[in-house]
Amino acid sequence: MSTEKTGPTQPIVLRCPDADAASRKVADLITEAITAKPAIVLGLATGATPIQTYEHLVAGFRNGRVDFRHATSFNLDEYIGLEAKHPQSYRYYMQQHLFDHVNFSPMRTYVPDGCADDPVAHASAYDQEIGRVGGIDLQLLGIGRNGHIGFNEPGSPAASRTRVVDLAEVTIKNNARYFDSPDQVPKKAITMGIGTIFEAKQIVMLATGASKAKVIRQSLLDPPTESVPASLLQLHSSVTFVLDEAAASELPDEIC
Ligand SMILES: O=P(O)(O)OC[C@H]1O[C@](O)(CO)[C@@H](O)[C@@H]1O
Repeated sequence: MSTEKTGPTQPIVLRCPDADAASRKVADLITEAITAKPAIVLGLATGATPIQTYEHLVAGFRNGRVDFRHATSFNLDEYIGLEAKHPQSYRYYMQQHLFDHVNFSPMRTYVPDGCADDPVAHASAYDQEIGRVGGIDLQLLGIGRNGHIGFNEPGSPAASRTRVVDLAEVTIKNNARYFDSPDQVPKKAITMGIGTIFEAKQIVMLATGASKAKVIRQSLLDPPTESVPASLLQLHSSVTFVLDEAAASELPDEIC
């Protein structure tokens, strides 16, 4: 794996041989951050991409390398209308892939409540809760094929806060694979805003697979634009892109 700083862009790019190596690298970065600050505040992501990272973190917990006892976590997003026990809710995903297997205090794992009576008020309270604990130390991100981060779809304002959003057609179509039929995919979600994400002290973007190559190139090489939300990450002072070969395949060699 090469670990050089990029040329024209601010983010550090780590290019790993395959998805497992990239996932392991991200788990190592998270483990190092928790070791340095046991009462860390983590921002966590869902989707297919981080599953292996969570597997490595669970393995690290089991062999005593990482301890979540004092940590707090805030997830990026949740579908509106899905209860915590719905198998496609992001709360369910987090319990299944991480929380049920490690020693986070259940009181300190925050995921937006997709069934809140007043989702607008809930979103704003979520943002305030992040502030109350001192902000996110390390935010893990995945990326949508259209460049979304969290559920901040193209066109989301750079200063946006945690809020209720409409999902893009392409996101609904893409996520339909997890539901019995496309019409079961919720059309709305609560997501941390881009401004909320930007307040994290450190951001780690994990992207794997050839389907992410184009948007990774746009995010790192094109001028930052709200049309490709992940490209705005160029403007953050501490971002690391951890990529496998396939996701990095449209980047010039000098970048990684
Ligand atoms: O890792 P995947 O499944 O490609 O998803 C990428 C992004 O899409 C989402 O799953 C939302 O559609 C995000 O949570 C994630 O960052």
